[in-house]
Amino acid sequence: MSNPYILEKRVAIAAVLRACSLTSAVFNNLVKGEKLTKDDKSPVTVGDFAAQAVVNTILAHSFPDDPIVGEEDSAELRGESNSNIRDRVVGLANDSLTAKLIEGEQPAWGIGPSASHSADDLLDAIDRGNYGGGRTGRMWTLDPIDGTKGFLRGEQYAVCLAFLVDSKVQIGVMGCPNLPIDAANPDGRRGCLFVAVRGHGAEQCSLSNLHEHPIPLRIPPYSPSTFNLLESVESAHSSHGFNERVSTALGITRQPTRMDSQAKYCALARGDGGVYLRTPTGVGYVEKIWDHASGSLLVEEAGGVITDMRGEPLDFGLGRTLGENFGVVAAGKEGHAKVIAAIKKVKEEASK
Ligand SMILES: Nc1ncnc2c1ncn2[C@@H]1O[C@H](COP(=O)(O)OS(=O)(=O)O)[C@@H](OP(=O)(O)O)[C@H]1O
Ligand SMILES: [Mg+2]
Ligand SMILES: [Mg+2]
Ligand SMILES: [Mg+2]
Repeated sequence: MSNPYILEKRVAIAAVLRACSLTSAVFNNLVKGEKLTKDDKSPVTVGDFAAQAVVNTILAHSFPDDPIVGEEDSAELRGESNSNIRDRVVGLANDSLTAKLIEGEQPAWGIGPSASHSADDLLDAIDRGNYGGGRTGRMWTLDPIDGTKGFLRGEQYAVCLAFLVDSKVQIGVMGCPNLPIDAANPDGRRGCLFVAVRGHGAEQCSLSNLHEHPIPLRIPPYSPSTFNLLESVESAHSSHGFNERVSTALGITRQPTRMDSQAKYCALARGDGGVYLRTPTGVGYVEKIWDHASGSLLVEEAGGVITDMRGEPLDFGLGRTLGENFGVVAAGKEGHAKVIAAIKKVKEEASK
C-alpha cells in the first residue's frame, strides 16, 4: 500500500530541515543570556523557542486544523523582562522561515523570502503546541531541541517531529546536526536526517543533501560480542546504576554509549549500539510523548521492538505524557526479549 501521508512527510521534512539550520546557527552564535531555566530547573534556549515557532508555523500553513503537542510555550517570552530574548527568537524564526526555497519546498508551506511574521504571530505559533494530546484523531508532537543540555555542550541533540493518527505514530522525522553520518568514522562529516513512515521503513540521509547516501535502516541480528547499552548522558534522566546491573546480568562486556537525546534511537536503528535503556531514577518523573514518539517509529520500522520496562507498549494516547509507562526499552527483537528478562531478574534480586 502506498503511503497515505505523502504531504505530511514532505512538510515534516521541510520543517525539521529548517529548524536544524536554525539550531546550528544558534549554537555557533549563542551568547550569554540566551538561555532561561524552566520551573523544572531544565534549560531552554532561544534555539528551542525559535525552532518550535518555525515548525509550528509551517505545520499551521499546511494543516491548520491539526493540533500539536510541543514541549515549549511562550509565557516566559511575553514578559518585558525577557524582551531581548523574545526579539532574538523572532529574528531567528524569521531568518529561518524566509530563507530561500530548496528543491521540493513550496511557498504555500509558509516559507520563502516573503514569509516574514510578526512577533505576535510567532509567539502564537509557539503556543499552538499547547494541545493536551489524546486518544483519537490527527495530531503532531514536537521536541524542537531534544537534549538541550547536549546542545549546550556542543554534543548530541535532535529536532524531533512525529505525526500521529489515533495515537499511533505514522511518521517520525528527526534531524541530528551533530551526529556523524558514518558511525564508523566519528570524526567525519556530521548532520543526519532520519525518516520513518509506518509500514514503509526507515532511512537515514545527509542533512545537507537529502539525495546523498540514503541508507535504509535495519537493526542487525543480536550478537553478544557487539551488544551494548545506549543511555542518557544525564544520570538524572536514566538510572546508570540500574542500567549497569542489567548490563552485568546480560553478560555485556562493552561499555555503555552515553549520548544525549533521541539520537540514541537513531544510533540503535542503524546498528550502532544494542539497546536503548531508560530506567526511572525514582523521582516520580513521567516521560513526555515528544521525547519518544519519532524515535519509537524509527526503531519499529528498522525491525526493532519498543516497550516500557515491563514489556508494555508505549501509549501515546494518554495526553502529553506516557502516563502509564515505566521506563523505555528499545532493541532488535531478540535483544529486546533478553533485556526484558534481565530487568526482571535484577528487580527480583533487588527485592530479596
Ligand atoms: N528526571 C528526568 N527523567 C527522565 N527524563 C527527563 C528528566 N528530566 C528531563 N528529562 C527529559 O530528558 C530529555 C533528554 O533526553 P535524554 O535523557 O535521552 O538525553 S540526556 O543524555 O539526558 O541529555 C529532556 O528533553 P529536552 O528537555 O528536550 O532536552 C527531558 O524531556
Ligand atoms: Mg526532549
Ligand atoms: Mg526539548
Ligand atoms: Mg527541555
